[in-house]
Amino acid sequence: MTVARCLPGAQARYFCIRYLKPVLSVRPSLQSVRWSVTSPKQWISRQSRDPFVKQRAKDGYRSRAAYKLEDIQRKYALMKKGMVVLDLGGCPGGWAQVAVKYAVRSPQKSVVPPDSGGAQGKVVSVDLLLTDPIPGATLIRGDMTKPSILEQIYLVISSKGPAQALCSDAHARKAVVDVVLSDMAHPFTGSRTADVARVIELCELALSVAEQPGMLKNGGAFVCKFIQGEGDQELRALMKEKFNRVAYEKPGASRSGSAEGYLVCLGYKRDI
Ligand SMILES: C[S@@+](CC[C@H](N)C(=O)[O-])C[C@H]1O[C@@H](n2cnc3c(N)ncnc32)[C@H](O)[C@@H]1O
Repeated sequence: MTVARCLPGAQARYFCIRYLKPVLSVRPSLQSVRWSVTSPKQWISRQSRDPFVKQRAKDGYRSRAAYKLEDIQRKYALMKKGMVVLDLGGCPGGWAQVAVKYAVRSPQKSVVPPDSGGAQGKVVSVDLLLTDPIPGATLIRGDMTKPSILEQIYLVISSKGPAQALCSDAHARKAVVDVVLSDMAHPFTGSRTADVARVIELCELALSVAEQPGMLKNGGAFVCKFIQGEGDQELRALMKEKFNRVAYEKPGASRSGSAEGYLVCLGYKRDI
């Protein structure tokens, strides 16, 4: 706890979730601890040497994870002004900040081009944890496995009034989301097999959210974080059925020692 107290708000919360929760709830085997990386002391030392952590402070991003999405955005230009972006597992908010930067028009400069449909752009970010407010984003605290959270998302993204959005037949909903992002992950348990399986489950959850009526548009894009291991090829095959193009990315900010990777999926085939 002493270490956590020395850290600024969001980092302290992350530290507690990353280290204390798994320690309190699961006893990993020694072999698996080696995979689950660092001790708290090593973590602090690694953070202080990490160029992305330093850059993050300058850029005002909540997490170094923001640079992973920046990297993906640079390569694929997924987000454009006026788009609707759904960010799953958004706390402490780095990805949501990047999404706002690329998708939401700032109110001051709001001379909206005539071919854009007049859209301002929307970012909706959902997490189990409470995220501090992010200008330009709507934050929802909740569990993505709960249908009530889907309804809350739909209320925000629907351009209709809340009453209409709630009353309308869910199956008749027009898909409005341009990009679904999932960086969802649980605190590591220390068992690689279990952690790989849990993250893949979260990717499948994110895909099922994207596939709901009213969510990802035909032709839309989807990004999810996974951990390499048993089941990742099946996940990739599933994405290939649903999207025209699926690419594996290991962004520069993703630590080389970490087995995490991202699937960038383009051209959602909703109508097939
Ligand atoms: C690696 S963090 C996300 C970091 C974030 N992308 C950023 O840039 O700041 C993973 C997040 O996924 C969230 N998460 C895991 N399972 C979830 C679920 N079922 N519903 C909503 N959020 C979930 C966790 O609470 C955690 O905050």
